[in-house]
Amino acid sequence: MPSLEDELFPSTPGKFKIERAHTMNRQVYRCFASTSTMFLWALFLIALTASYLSFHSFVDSGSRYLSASWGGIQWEKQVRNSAQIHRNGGMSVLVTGAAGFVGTHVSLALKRRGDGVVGLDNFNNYYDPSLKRARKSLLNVHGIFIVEGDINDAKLLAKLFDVVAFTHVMHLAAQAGVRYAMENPHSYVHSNIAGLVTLLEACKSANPQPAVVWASSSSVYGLNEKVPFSEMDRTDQPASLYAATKKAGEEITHTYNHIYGLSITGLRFFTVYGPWGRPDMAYFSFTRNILQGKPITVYRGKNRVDLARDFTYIDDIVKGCVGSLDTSGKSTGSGGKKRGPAPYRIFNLGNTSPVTVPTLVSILERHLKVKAKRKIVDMPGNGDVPFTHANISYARRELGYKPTTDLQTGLKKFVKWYLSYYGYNHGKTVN
Ligand SMILES: O=C(O)[C@H]1O[C@H](OP(=O)(O)OP(=O)(O)OC[C@H]2O[C@@H](n3ccc(=O)[nH]c3=O)[C@H](O)[C@@H]2O)[C@H](O)[C@@H](O)[C@@H]1O
Repeated sequence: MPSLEDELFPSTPGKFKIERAHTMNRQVYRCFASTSTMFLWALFLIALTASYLSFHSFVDSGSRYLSASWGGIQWEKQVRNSAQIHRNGGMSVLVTGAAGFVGTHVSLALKRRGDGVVGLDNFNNYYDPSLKRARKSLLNVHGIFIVEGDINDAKLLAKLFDVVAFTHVMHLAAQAGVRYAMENPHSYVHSNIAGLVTLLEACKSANPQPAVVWASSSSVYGLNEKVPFSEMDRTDQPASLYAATKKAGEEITHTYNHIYGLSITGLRFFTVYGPWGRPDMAYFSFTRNILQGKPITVYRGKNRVDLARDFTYIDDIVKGCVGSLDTSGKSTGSGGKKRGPAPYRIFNLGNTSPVTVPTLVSILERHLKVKAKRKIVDMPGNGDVPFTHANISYARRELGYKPTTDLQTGLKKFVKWYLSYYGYNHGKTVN
C-alpha cells in the first residue's frame, strides 16, 4: 500500500504521464478530475494539520495537569472547602508562604477564628524543607489546605482566583535572609520582585479584587541612623540586596494601588522569632550550636559596639497581621480598572525595645542551661545593619497593635518548642 508521501510525491513518473492521444473532452475531464483530487488532498491536509494541532494542545494541557501538583476536580474541592468562612463577616484569605514561619502562625490564627484560609507554598530548600512539611501537617490537621506551587505561576494564581473569590491576600512568600543575598542574589529578584509582580497582576485582574497585606522588612531602613525608626523616615539607603528588593516591593505595590485601586498594606517586620521559626536566623542557629557544643559567631559592630535588634515575638506579629487584614479596607478596581482611591498603608511591626546580640546569647544560655562557645568577630560587610528599633505608634493607633512579649519570655517559649520538636528533652526540664 502506498504511503501518504508516495501519493503526494510519487516516485514513478509514469503515474502522472499524460496520454496525449486522449480527446479534448477527456483532457477537460482529467483537468477537472485532477483539480478536484487536489482539492480533496488540500482538504485532507487541512484536516490533518488541524487534528495534529488539537492533539498537540491536548497533550500539552494534559501534561501540565499531569506534571503540576495542582488542578482537577478533587483539588478544586479541597481549595473551596479550605476557603469556607465559618463566622459572620469573616474573610477568605489566600496566604502565600503558608508553610513558612509567619505564614503558618497567621494561617492558624485566621482559621481558629472562623476565617477561610487557603495556603500556597513552593517548599523550596532555602532551609530544611522537612520543617516546612511539618508545618504543613500542622495546618492540615486544622483543616487548612496548602497548594504546592509558586507565586511566579500566573496560571495557578488565576485558577485559584477562579475557584475562590478571595477577599484578602496575605502575601508572605519571599526569599528571606539578609546575608544569603550575597550568595544567591537572583533568588531575591525571582521571589521578591518577579513573584510579587505576578501576584499583584493576579490580584488586579481578580473580580472582586482582594485587599493585599504583605511582608516588607525593617531592613528597608538600611543605614538610617535616626532612632526609633518611624514609617516617615528615609528608606533610600539599603545595606543589602534583600533590603533593596523589599524596598522595591513597597514602590511596586504603590503603583498597583495607584493604577488599579488595590488596597495595600505593607508590614515592616522587625526580626521575628518564636516556635516553628526559621533555622537560618541567629536565635535558631545559636540554639542548635549551643546544644551541640559547637561555637557560635557573634558579630560586633564598629568601635566594638554590640549589634542590637528589636526582636519581635511571633504572637505579637500575628496580631499585627490580623489587625491589618481587619482594617485593610476594600480594593476599588474591577476588570483591571481603578474605580476610586484605595488605602495604601505601611506599618512598623516591632517590639520597641532593642536587645543586643550578646544579651540574646545570655538568655539562650540560661534557658538551655548550657554555656555557649562564643567567637566574637567584627561584623563583615555582609549587608547587616548595626541596630534596629521600631516606632510603633502608627500601628498602635490604626491596628491596635501592642506587643506584649519580651525577649526573655519569647525565647523561653521558643526553647521549649525547640527541645520538644528536635527531641532534646530526655529527662531535661525547661523552666
Ligand atoms: O527585621 C527584618 O526585617 C529581618 O530580620 C531578620 O534579619 P536579621 O535581623 O539580620 O536577623 P538574624 O539573621 O537572626 O540576625 C540577628 C542578629 O544576629 C547577628 N548574627 C547573625 C548570625 C550570626 O552567625 N551571628 C550574629 O551575630 C546579626 O548580625 C544580627 O545583628 C530576618 O532574617 C530577615 O528575613 C528579616 O527581614
